[in-house]
Amino acid sequence: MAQLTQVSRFSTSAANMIKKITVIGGGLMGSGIAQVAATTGHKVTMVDTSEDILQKSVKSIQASLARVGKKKFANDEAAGKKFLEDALSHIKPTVNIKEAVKDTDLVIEAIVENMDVKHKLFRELDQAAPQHTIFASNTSSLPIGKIAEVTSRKDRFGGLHFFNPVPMMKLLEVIRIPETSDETYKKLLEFGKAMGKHTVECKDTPGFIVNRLLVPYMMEATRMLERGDASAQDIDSAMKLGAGYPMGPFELADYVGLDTCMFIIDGWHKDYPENPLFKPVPLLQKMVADGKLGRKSGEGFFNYKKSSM
Ligand SMILES: CC(=O)CC(=O)SCCNC(=O)CCNC(=O)[C@H](O)C(C)(C)COP(=O)(O)OP(=O)(O)OC[C@H]1O[C@@H](n2cnc3c(N)ncnc32)[C@H](O)[C@@H]1OP(=O)(O)O
Ligand SMILES: NC(=O)C1=CN([C@@H]2O[C@H](COP(=O)(O)OP(=O)(O)OC[C@H]3O[C@@H](n4cnc5c(N)ncnc54)[C@H](O)[C@@H]3O)[C@@H](O)[C@H]2O)C=CC1
Repeated sequence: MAQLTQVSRFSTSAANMIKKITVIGGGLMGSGIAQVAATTGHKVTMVDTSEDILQKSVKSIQASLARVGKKKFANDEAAGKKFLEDALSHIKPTVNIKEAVKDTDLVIEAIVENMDVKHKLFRELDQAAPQHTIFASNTSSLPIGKIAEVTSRKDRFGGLHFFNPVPMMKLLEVIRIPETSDETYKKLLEFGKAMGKHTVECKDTPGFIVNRLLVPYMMEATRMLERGDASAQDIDSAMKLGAGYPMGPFELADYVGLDTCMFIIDGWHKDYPENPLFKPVPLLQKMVADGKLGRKSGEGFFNYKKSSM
């Protein structure tokens, strides 16, 4: 609270605001972040490891923009088309990281939830990006302070944790580490507001606010299924109709990605082996080993393959 009050006394001039951003990772989250940044007046470069993946990212952004545009311009097809084309024209997909960050104000990392892979990327980014560039991670569960360790700009480092699907979910958790400067933190908060998000502040603790509550809940549901207490369909119906959740725990886990859920819980268990809430879940591990990753692979707790829909 005291930190926020102090930060709000600084003002960021228009010239100093974040305008050019680079999103690393064009998957579920990176493509959503790139999309929303583009529709809120930012110039976006989106980086992934291959042209094929980038093509898929752009396709998913197009589909999502079409849904948003249809709603926003319900009675004006031409305006909806212009909205889509304008947004896409603000997103430059590339596989060239060095080129992507050469004059960027902010890098948002949204690659796989693995510390070694994130460290390798941030070492490279630290060499390639200009001095003024702020770095942020969209990690679901890893300590921001630990990710920042490999860079020489901890004062220009923070966490920006978005929620899936990014165009629909209003929340943004903004995390600072002890070294994050007031100026950086202020810019991150202002960027979140410019993206149209409701920002909340949280310490750099496992899962921040939402995932610290949500992930143990999804894991407990999986343990319930493992014990055979109820079916996945009935557990989902119960939580939707009995607790008012928009999705049940299994529909949600499939939506997030079962690999991501497993990386989160297994990682926390490694760091906090005594905490019973973080115990690994064998059923989840088996499903991931079998390639059942949820919606993105066509099958998870439920089946999303076209023939079965
Ligand atoms: C793991 C982490 O680190 C953190 C996380 O992200 S945890 C996950 C957090 N996310 C959640 O909890 C999501 C919970 N689910 C929901 O809120 C809702 O089910 C949902 C918004 C995703 C979809 O809503 P729904 O009513 O179930 O489905 P649906 O009717 O298809 O969509 C509702 C609206 O959202 C829009 N929408 C849904 N997904 C969209 C997308 N990706 N892009 C654009 N629009 C989208 C639809 O077009 C639809 O618009 P209309 O109301 O105008 O028709
Ligand atoms: N899935 C979810 O609901 C949420 C995930 N997150 C976090 O966001 C991050 C990304 O998650 P998702 O988008 O779900 O994963 P994803 O698997 O859909 O996408 C990751 C993308 O990163 C790319 N990638 C991997 N290494 C790369 C590198 N070195 N350079 C460039 N691109 C690289 C991959 O090719 C892939 O396209 C993770 O840290 C995750 O924990 C945060 C909020 C919600």
